[in-house]
Order: sequence, then C-alpha cells, then structure tokens
Amino acid sequence: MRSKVVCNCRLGSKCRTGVFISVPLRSTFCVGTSYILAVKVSYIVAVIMVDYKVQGSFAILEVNNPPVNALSHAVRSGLNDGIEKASRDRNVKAVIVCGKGATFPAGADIREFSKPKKEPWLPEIGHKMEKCEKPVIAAIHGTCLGGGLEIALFCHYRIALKTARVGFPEVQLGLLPGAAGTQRLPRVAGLQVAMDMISSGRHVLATEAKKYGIIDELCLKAVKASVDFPYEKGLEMETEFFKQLLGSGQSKAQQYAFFAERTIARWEMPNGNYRTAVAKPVKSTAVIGAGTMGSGIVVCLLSAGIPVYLMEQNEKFLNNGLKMIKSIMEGSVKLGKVSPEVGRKAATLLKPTMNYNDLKDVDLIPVLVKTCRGFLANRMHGPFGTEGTFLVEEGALPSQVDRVMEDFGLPIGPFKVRDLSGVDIAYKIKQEVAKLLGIKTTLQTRFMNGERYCALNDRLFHLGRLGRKTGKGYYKYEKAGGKIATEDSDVTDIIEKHCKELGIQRRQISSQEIVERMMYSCINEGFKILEDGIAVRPEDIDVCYLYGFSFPRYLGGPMFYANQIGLQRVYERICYYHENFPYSPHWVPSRLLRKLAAKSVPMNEWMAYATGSKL
Ligand SMILES: CCCCCCCC/C=C\C=C\CC(=O)SCCNC(=O)CCNC(=O)[C@H](O)C(C)(C)COP(=O)(O)OP(=O)(O)OC[C@H]1O[C@@H](n2cnc3c(N)ncnc32)[C@H](O)[C@@H]1OP(=O)(O)O
Repeated sequence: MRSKVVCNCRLGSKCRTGVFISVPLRSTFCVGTSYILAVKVSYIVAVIMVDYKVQGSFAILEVNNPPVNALSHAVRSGLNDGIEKASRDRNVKAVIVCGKGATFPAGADIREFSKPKKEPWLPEIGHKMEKCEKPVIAAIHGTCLGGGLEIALFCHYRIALKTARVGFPEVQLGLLPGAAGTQRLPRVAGLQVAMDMISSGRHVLATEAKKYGIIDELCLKAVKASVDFPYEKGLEMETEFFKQLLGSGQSKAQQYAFFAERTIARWEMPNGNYRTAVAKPVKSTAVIGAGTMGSGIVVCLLSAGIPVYLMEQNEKFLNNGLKMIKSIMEGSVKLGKVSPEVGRKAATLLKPTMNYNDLKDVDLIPVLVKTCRGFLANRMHGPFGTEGTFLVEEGALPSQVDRVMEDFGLPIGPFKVRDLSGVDIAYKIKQEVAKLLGIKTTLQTRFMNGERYCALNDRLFHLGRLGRKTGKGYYKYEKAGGKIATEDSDVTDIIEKHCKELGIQRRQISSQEIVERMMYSCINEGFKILEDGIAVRPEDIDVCYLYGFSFPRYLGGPMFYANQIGLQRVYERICYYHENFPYSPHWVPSRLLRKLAAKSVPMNEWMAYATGSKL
C-alpha cells in the first residue's frame, strides 16, 4: 500500500487525480493511492491509476490499471493531470506515455459505457497532448487498442516493441473509434489501411503498423490534410456517430458478448473449477462415424496436427468420408486456412479403420450427440427446427423462413442448414424417437405420443431429396454435393400436396410470426434449461449460440435478445402461442420466465431466482 499526497483538491470538490469518495473530516488535501486505502487521519479515498514520475528531463505518465490498463475515468483524470503537470514543469523537456505491466492501454473501459459518462473525455486529453509544446512520445508494448491507439495517435511520436499489436476493435463492440481515430488513422496510415483496420477490428503487429506509418519512431507526422472534411468537422462527426452507436442495442449486445465470453471461462463444477483443472495431453483421438459431422471433426483435429482414427462400420461410408476429408483439407490449403505442410502431414495422421479394437488406447473420442434432449444446444435448438417445419406446414415456404431468419441475422437459414446436414439425419432422429415410443409413423401422421407431428421432412426423405448431397432437398442445387441453393417449385408442390392430403388450410404468415415462433420457442426452452440447472447462467447459453450456431453477435445471444425485447413481452407471446398450439410442449411457458417477467428481474439476477436463493 502506498500513500502520498498528490494533489490539493479543495474539500468537497471532485478529486481530479482519481475517484473521490467521501470527506467526513475537515481536510484541505486528498490522499491518493493505487489501492483503496483507509488512511488514519481521514476517510478520504482516492485511486491513482497513472503514476507520474520525472526521470532526468523526462516526465513519465505510466498507466497503472491492471490487467489491461483500460482508460477508465480515473486513468483519464490521471493522464489529464499528468500532461498538464508536465507542461508546467520547467525541468521536463519531453513526456513519455506508457503502460505498466502487460500492456499499453488496451482501450476504453468497456464497463463504463453503461454508466453515467464522466469527463475528461479522451479527445480532450489527446488534444492537450498534441498541443503540448514538449514532445510527447507513446512507448507501446502489449496491445495498444481502441482508445489506447487513439492516445498514441495524438502523441507526437510512437515507438513500439516488435511484439506489440495495435488495432481498433471497436467494431466488435458495435462502435467506431470515438476519440479522433477515424480522423487521425487515415491521415497517418492512408485511407485503405485505415478502412481495413477500422472495419475489421484486426490487431496489427507493430512491424506491420510501422510500415503503415502508425508507429512513427522518427518525427511527428504532419497530419493536416483531410480526405473529405477539415479535421475539426471530421472530429465533430466522429463524436456524433460514436454517441449514436454507444446508445444502440447493437453495441450493448456486443459489449455483453465480450464479457460473457470471459465469464463462462470461469466455470465451477462440484469436483473442480477453472483454476484447479489440469489439461491432459491429447496424443491420439478417434472419431466414430464418417458422415458430414464426423468428417468435419476429423478435419479440425488434423488441422491441429492431432492423429485421428476414423471409424466406420460400412466400407462405402468410410471411403466417402475419406474423400470428403481429403477434399476439405485440399480446399483449406488452397484458401490458406492451413499451411501446405499441415495439409501434407494430415494424410499421415489419418487412420481409417473398421475395427473397434484400434481405438482401445486413444486419449479422446468426441461424442456426437444426436438424440439426447439433455444437452444444452440440441435441446434448445429442437423447438427451433420443429417450429420451422410447422410454419411451412401452415403456409410459409422454406425459402421465406430462411430469408426472414437470415434477415434476423443468422448466417444461413434453418432449411439450408437441414439440406447441409442431411434431410435423412432429421428423418432418422425422428424415427429413433418413434421406435423408442413403439410408434410407427406414416406420411399422414399428425400426432406422436400426444404431440403435434409434421411428416413433411419424411416426404422429402422418401422422395430421395436428402439435401445437398443428392442435389435436392428443401432447395435444388447445381449438382449432387453442390452449394448453390435455388428455390424449387417441386418443393412447393410437395408441400401443397402434403397440406391438401391432410386437410390443412394454408395461410399467409408474417415475418414477425416467423421470428417470434423460431426464437421465442427456443428462448422458452433456454429458461427451462436454466431452471433445470443444465446451464449455470444465461451467458453459457448465449456463448454456446454465438459459437455453435453463429448467432449474430450484435444481438448478444438468444437470452440477451429476450432481455432486450423485455421478458414480459416474450412471456406474453409464449403464452399466446401456447394457447394456439397446445399440442407442442415447447410452448408450455417456463415457470422461471413467468417469475422473472412478473418481477421485471434484471438479467444479472436471473440465476438467483433460478437457484431459489431469491424467490
Ligand atoms: C457519450 C459522449 C462521448 C463522447 C466522447 C467519446 C470519446 C470516446 C473515446 C474513446 C473510445 C474508445 C473506444 C474503445 O476503446 S472500445 C475498447 C477497445 N478495446 C477493446 O475492445 C479491447 C478488449 N480487450 C481485449 O481484446 C483483450 O482483453 C486483450 C486486451 C487483447 C487482452 O487479452 P487477454 O490477455 O486474453 O485478457 P482478457 O481478455 O482475459 O482480459 C483480462 C481482463 O481484462 C478485462 N478487459 C479487457 N479489456 C477490457 C476493456 N477494454 N475494458 C474493461 N475490461 C477489459 C477482461 O474482461 C478481463 O477481465 P475479467 O477476467 O474480469 O473478465
């Protein structure tokens, strides 16, 4: 713990060096420390997050806000005071801005975006640095990102370790650089580089950045020319856009996704947690089943350089799988996704077999779960697929459902996915369930075990329309194994025939109904999953969707999306669909959702209600 007098802020005024909490005693100065400090003589508590040192003729402003030196309010205050102090100090001839520990500031403090905004803003500090009559140098190491890079761009010189990385990841948070980044980077690095970096959010190595002129060891670049507007006007526009984005649901969702990814990494199980778990080396693996999914997993393992047995009981399927793997690996090499070296080595790492004995010593066999309802993703995604088919049976077309869901943000609609994974897979899963229940289905079956059943997929299966692999499924393709999906009037005829035979009156279905039925049915299941303790928090579900189903990041995940819509509204619509579709158990409203909706519980308290610690 350090305590030192660092400023002379007036009693009761805001401490400009840090966070001023309370002043019950009469005191004329405040005491700052990097830690929350109870000082005997007063209750004044302040946090210093920029260490100010003078070494020789250099003033060093070292940002000290671990772990990533985010530019929190206390850091901004510290930088602001530091640059003013260095400007005033006659002994100081130059100023160095740097980060303590692992990195130069990695950007604004994302947690502060959802709090009341507090000055000083970053552009104000940046302008003070730029206007400082003494040279201001950014000494960069680690990850110099977002607001951190903007600060560096305001400095007169930038020097960096070769290993340092710079970038504007704001786009991943639904934002744009808001402290002159959009104005200054093009002037330093050129329009093309700036457009690439700002729109991709990619981190650029210092060696590459130097080439672009972002890291400038030699002198202050004269950055006066503007592409479209004078600098001041450009800055004004940038601030306006930044404010608009910051208030948008998209940015909130992306900020949520950023923290959700980190939250789920801190997992806890009854017999261990993320701190105590020790990774076991994986030297050999086996994949059982050489279908689309099995082959995909083999490709991932081979790309990581891990030996893998591919086990199949049927020689023809085994050979088909091997062909598929070879072609995917060759494609990956061509696209530069894996190196030619990895591609060549893959052939030696892959061992096809039809003998289970070969698998007895392998370290890992990934399990391909197809029918189990107990798992998170499959269980939650079940209603999604089922509702899609029901919508088509009631009046929509597969292409309409796909278009609406792609507009919603999914990378590929549910029927295109079914064609990709295979109509036969969906058919066989249903047949397995029917077999377990001792039921035989026909094309006329409308209920199975008291639940609504749609035999449309079965029709396509019996017509040999198995999806991409046969060149026809819910769409037609340019060839068997083709990728270009085109609407097929034959499919419309099949659907209409199905409805006519079963006496189903088709109707117009709105986009809103499609989105609600697809999304709310799986959200309802998501709340049941929380209720059952299958997931320990909504973030688990959302990250699973972001990665497993490429759910749009700008919506955060299905649970965050539900929260944004409002639980009361989601609950009411689920009740509405339950009334209209009483034979689909996925519309039975979740008890947890009902409780949360009734009490308008904020998302961070959902689990207290799910686990019963709050009722
Ligand atoms: C309203 C009017 C305003 C008008 C004026 C506008 C002025 C606006 C000015 C500036 C705006 C700037 C925008 C930004 O700068 S946005 C932020 C840009 N930066 C980022 O997005 C970086 C995000 N972080 C990362 O990518 C990584 O964390 C990385 C820095 C690469 C380090 O990775 P790694 O070593 O793997 O560490 P972790 O990711 O696990 O992170 C460690 C913990 O630190 C927390 N963290 C990281 N970055 C931030 C951040 N920017 N803000 C807050 N917290 C951050 C992270 O959550 C980890 O903590 P925990 O484990 O507790 O979750």
